[in-house]
Amino acid sequence: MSPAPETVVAEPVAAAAGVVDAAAPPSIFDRLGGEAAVEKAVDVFYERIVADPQLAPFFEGVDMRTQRRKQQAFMTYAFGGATGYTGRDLAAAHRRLIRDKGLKEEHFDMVAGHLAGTLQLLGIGADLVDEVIALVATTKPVIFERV
Ligand code: HEM
Repeated sequence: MSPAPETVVAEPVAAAAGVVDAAAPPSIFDRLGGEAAVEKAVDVFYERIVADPQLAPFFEGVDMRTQRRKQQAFMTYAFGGATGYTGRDLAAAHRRLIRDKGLKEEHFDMVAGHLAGTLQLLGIGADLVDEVIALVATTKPVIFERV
């Protein structure tokens, strides 16, 4: 059976219009399910973090609505769903927490664990969860200024 005509036509047309690159593999952002899926993941992720007694103190006094919005913007960018990021750089954003609140690499690992748990809970496959966590791990030396 031949494929549906729109499958044949849509991709090259969109590529020619500069909308998508038909040769580019889908981004992590797309494979997670796009904007709605990332928004849901960020919501569940922070519910878990503020419910964790070892992590909650870092978020005292932080407006979590704003924080969710910033994290969504960052992850959308990091996962290949947007070309730009206008938030604070990650080292600057966490410097005060390291200096005054004792933020350590073990807390980073706990946060990454909550992200993995969140994605599993939302039905993301193990390979994609691993890919996300490997990408997030690249922010660790940036946050702790080991680069
Ligand atoms: C896993 C990697 C992490 C990423 C990708 C990340 C990302 C971000 C982003 C994008 C911001 C907002 C920056 C801005 O203001 O524009 C932020 C702020 C913040 N992060 Fe992280 N973060 C990570 C790890 C952590 C960890 C381990 C903690 C603490 C346990 C933490 C606690 C916070 C807090 C409290 C703020 C708000 C700081 C403030 O408003 O002064 N983050 N983070």
